[in-house]
Amino acid sequence: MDKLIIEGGSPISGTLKISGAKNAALPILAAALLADGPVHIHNLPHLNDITTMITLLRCMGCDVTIDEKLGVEIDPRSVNDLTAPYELVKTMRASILVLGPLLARHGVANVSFPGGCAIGSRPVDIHLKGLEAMGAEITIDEGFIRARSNGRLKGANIVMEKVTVGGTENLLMAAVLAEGTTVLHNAAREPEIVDLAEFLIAMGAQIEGVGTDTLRVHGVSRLNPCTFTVMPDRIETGTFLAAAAAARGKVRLTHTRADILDAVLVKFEEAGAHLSIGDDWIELDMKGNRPKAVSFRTAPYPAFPTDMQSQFTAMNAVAEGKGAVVETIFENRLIQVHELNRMGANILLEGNTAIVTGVEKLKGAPVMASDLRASASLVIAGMVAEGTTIVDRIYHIDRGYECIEEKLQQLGANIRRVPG
Ligand SMILES: CC(=O)N[C@H]1[C@@H](OP(=O)(O)OP(=O)(O)OC[C@H]2O[C@@H](n3ccc(=O)[nH]c3=O)[C@H](O)[C@@H]2O)O[C@H](CO)[C@@H](O)[C@@H]1O
Ligand SMILES: C=C(OP(=O)(O)O)C(=O)O
Repeated sequence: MDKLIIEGGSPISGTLKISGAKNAALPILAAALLADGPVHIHNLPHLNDITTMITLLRCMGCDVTIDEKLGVEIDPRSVNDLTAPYELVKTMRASILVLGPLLARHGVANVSFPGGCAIGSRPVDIHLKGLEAMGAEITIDEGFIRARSNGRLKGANIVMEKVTVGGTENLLMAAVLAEGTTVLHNAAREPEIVDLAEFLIAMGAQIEGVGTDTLRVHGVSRLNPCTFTVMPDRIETGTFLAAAAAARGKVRLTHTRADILDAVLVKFEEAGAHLSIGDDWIELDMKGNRPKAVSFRTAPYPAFPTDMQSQFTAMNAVAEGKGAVVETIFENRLIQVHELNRMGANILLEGNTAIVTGVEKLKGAPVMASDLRASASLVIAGMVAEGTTIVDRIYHIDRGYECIEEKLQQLGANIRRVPG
């Protein structure tokens, strides 16, 4: 297993290009299953999760061609196996996103039941209830979700009892080919859902209320080929901003957007960062100052994203003062706190709250990555710690960050990957 070795304390400054968003690209790849011909998708990030989704589409029979710039052409007309096997679903929970498209387009889907993972139990009951409301018959058998529809799915009025990103995406993808109108109430409003909706609309879907918590979908009988460019990754953007803030450095991120990071940028300003913003770039400058600890609570968009919680917890660990971090989305997502404390952080865990009292210096240590964003927080901690940090199990980080060590080297970090 590869490891990352980080010598802390290097000054951080420079410019980086942000990649396409993993969490937009994954549902968009799944939605390609709905088309009646080849779709072209650009700006895919070079990530293990994207490779897994493409493998899954190929296993089902899609004809997939990848060009060297990571544009992809997917022709779903040759799909002949309506199954998402355990071997792929266990490495990437987003595989559940093929359920809605397969059912809507082929009337059948067999998707391995995604288990819990390090960040929490992550049930899919809301996805299944919504599909049942649209007329699907669903059974759980030998670890598989087996879904069938007698003819086209039927439009329905669906109230999702919790705000769920994946649930909203699955039901939206099912609704676009259903007969009649579907209304999704209490829908998630994450920018990645807007990107998915825009992709579906580019294929001919009829969706009203995009970007709001009520999506009204008028089903159509077929969706056309199209070309689409995936939005920039707001979480990768936030992660590099957090790394620069923790390191008292300066960074300019290009090919990104500030308008989808409002709640996060407000917290950087509260931490003492000087921000400059352009059409497709963000610059953060700490002017050499130590960040101030910030308090926040994770919640669905447009509030502070759970996917940025770990990175801010790492920044708080070396900040001036005390910050309270409340994680409301996933029950185990403060798991990295124990590893940060092993590096000399002063973080007290009380249920879903971490009380972080900033320390002047962390100390390098061997640490274990437990999930994607937790890994990013350990890398940030390693960059500002005294001495050497070795981050193990970095396959988690490769799920969601494109060449993270190369990008951080560009900013001056002393970080390298060693094969395990
Ligand atoms: C690939 C992708 O886009 N992943 C993102 C997506 O995950 P994902 O779509 O899995 O997360 P959800 O928004 O569905 O989960 C939100 C909450 O709802 C609960 N829930 C969800 C579905 C369900 O049927 N029943 C239920 O109880 C979950 O346990 C969790 O507590 O949104 C999360 C919340 O912003 C992000 O952290 C993930 O990065
Ligand atoms: C939790 C994440 O991803 P996933 O839902 O794919 O596990 C994430 O992107 O932070």
